[in-house]
This record gives sequence, C-alpha cells and structure tokens, in this order.
Amino acid sequence: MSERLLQIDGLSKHFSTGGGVFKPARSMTAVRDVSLSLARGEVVGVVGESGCGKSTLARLILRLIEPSAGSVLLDGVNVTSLPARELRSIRRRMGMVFQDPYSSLDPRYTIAELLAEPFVVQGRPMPKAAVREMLEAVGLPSAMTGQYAHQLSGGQRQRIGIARALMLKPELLLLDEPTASLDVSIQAQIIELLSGLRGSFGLTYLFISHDLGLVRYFCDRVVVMYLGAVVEVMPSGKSMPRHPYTRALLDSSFTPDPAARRSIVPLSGEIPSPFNLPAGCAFAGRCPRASEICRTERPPLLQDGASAIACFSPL
Ligand SMILES: Nc1ncnc2c1ncn2[C@@H]1O[C@H](COP(=O)(O)OP(=O)(O)OP(=O)(O)O)[C@@H](O)[C@H]1O
Repeated sequence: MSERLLQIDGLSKHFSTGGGVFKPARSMTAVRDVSLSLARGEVVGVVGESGCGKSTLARLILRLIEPSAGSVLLDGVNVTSLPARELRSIRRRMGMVFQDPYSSLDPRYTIAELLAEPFVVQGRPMPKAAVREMLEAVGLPSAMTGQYAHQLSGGQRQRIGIARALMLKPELLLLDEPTASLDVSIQAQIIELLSGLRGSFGLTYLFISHDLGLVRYFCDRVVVMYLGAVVEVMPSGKSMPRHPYTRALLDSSFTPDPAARRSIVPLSGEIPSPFNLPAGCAFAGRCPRASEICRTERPPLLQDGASAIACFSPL
C-alpha cells in the first residue's frame, strides 16, 4: 500500500466537435497536461469556473473517458493502460458523487435497490446488513429503504448519493460539486457529514467545486484550473493566492449571489475560446497584471515547496 494514493501525470483530453459537410471538425482541449498527486487521507480541492475541465478530469481519473495523453495511477496501478476487463476491480476502489443527486438516482428504484446496485454491477454478493449500516453512516433512518428518491429532500438525496458511492468501500472519493445544488444550511450539513466519513471510512477526497471559499475551508490543498490547465496549487487555510486568477476567484467567493459565484469572476476581458487558445498565458486577456511576455509565452507551472504557480507576474 503506497502513501501516494493517486498519481496523475501529464493528463490531457482533446474533444472534437462538428465534422459534417457544413460544420468543419474542430478540436478543443478540455484538460491540458495536468499532473497531480494525492496522499492517502488527503482532501484536495479542484476549483475553477464553469467549463475549465473539472468534471472531465474526474471522468478521466475513473476512465469513464479515454485520455488523449498522460496517465492515472491508483495505488501504483496504471488505470489508463489497464485492459477493460480489469477496470471493474480498480473502479471499485474509487467512488463518485455527482452534483445533482436527483438526476443521478434512478426514480424507478427504491433506496434499498439504489444502494444494492453497486454490488449488482460488480457481480459481488452484498453483506446482509450493508444497506442499513450505510444509511446509518450517512445519517438517514434505516426505515427509508422502501422509499423512492423523489420522496426525499435534496439533502437526503445527496446523502443517498454519498451512501451509494461508499457501498463498495472505496479508498478514493471523487466529489463533483456535491453541494452546489443545495441550500446553504444543507450544504454545511453535507460538508460536516463528509468530514466525519473521511475519518470513519479512511477516505481520500478529490473535491471539485467552483467555490474557492468552500474549498479553502474544507480541503488540505487547493488546485486551481483555468481553461483546462492547473494555474496554481496552494495549501488551504490562511495562505493567500499568488496567481491573479485565484485572487479574482477568491474575491468572487465572497459574492452572496451563488449564480454570480458560479461564473462571474470580477474581471474585464473575454475568456478565450477553448477552440482557439492564445499563444501565451490563457488568462492574459483578463489579467490586470499581464505584461508583454504573458501574451507571447505560456508560463510553466513552477513548484515551490507545497505550492506551485504558473504565472510571470504573481502577486
Ligand atoms: N463530450 C464532450 N464533447 C465535447 N466537448 C466536451 C465534452 N465534455 C466536455 N466538453 C467541453 O470541455 C470543457 C470542459 O468541460 P467540463 O464539464 O469538464 O468543465 P467543468 O469545469 O466541470 O464545468 P462545470 O462546472 O460547468 O461542470 C467545456 O468546454 C465542455 O464544453
């Protein structure tokens, strides 16, 4: 068992769209040369605006989609090169929680059936008490087994989403905006639940969010993405961002309107098209500190202890 649970190296994903008679094929890069490692037990947040590639990164880790380049290792096992028949056993060690618990839970199944499904998919027998124990672990009454997802509140549904992801006792949980569709008070309860489960199940979290304030509070380390690439890595807590983009994200996380927090970083300038990225820093057009070099050269991600930054004129 390695101390380093997840190791991502040079991971990239290009998508092609169009390709008909009237629409020429175009290629865009959703994830660009991402390298990242998670120690066992660590909580790492991935933060960035809508469309920066956060969900694509999670799907690549689970190998729900194939990478264009790079590798993903879980506990030393290369997930990227694993033959399809061996994928199932490695996926059992990773769980995924989605943003919208309503659309991720099939309305035709009872709660008991939804929680048993991961065992069915894996073709493994389920311990008799597993459903009841898991409901208790996520703070729900065991009498809920016969109910359907639509009969539950948003917070209860997300608890079921988390319970489902934990049924096979994974080591790594990928949380894709797990609280984004919930009211603030319910968000806090789910974060508290996740904190508790981390200890009791010995979990490692990759926590995806657009909310830097939340990620800084909940995670040990923050990875900031902009247009598919990592622009800053920083320890959480009181450390101040050095990348101008992270700084703008932090300012926007104090905006009370959640809709504004999601996409509007208070910066002028346009986000470049992912189909046509500029030669230099992808953020230069919106950056108040950009100089000539920022427009012509792409800044490399430079490591500095536990932090890293890709910027020619950091704060
Ligand atoms: N299957 C696909 N085909 C083509 N483009 C895609 C596909 N999946 C994602 N993309 C594009 O890749 C980019 C990154 O998308 P992704 O969903 O990973 O971003 P995100 O940061 O998770 O955004 P959000 O917070 O809105 O979910 C977007 O421009 C998106 O349109």
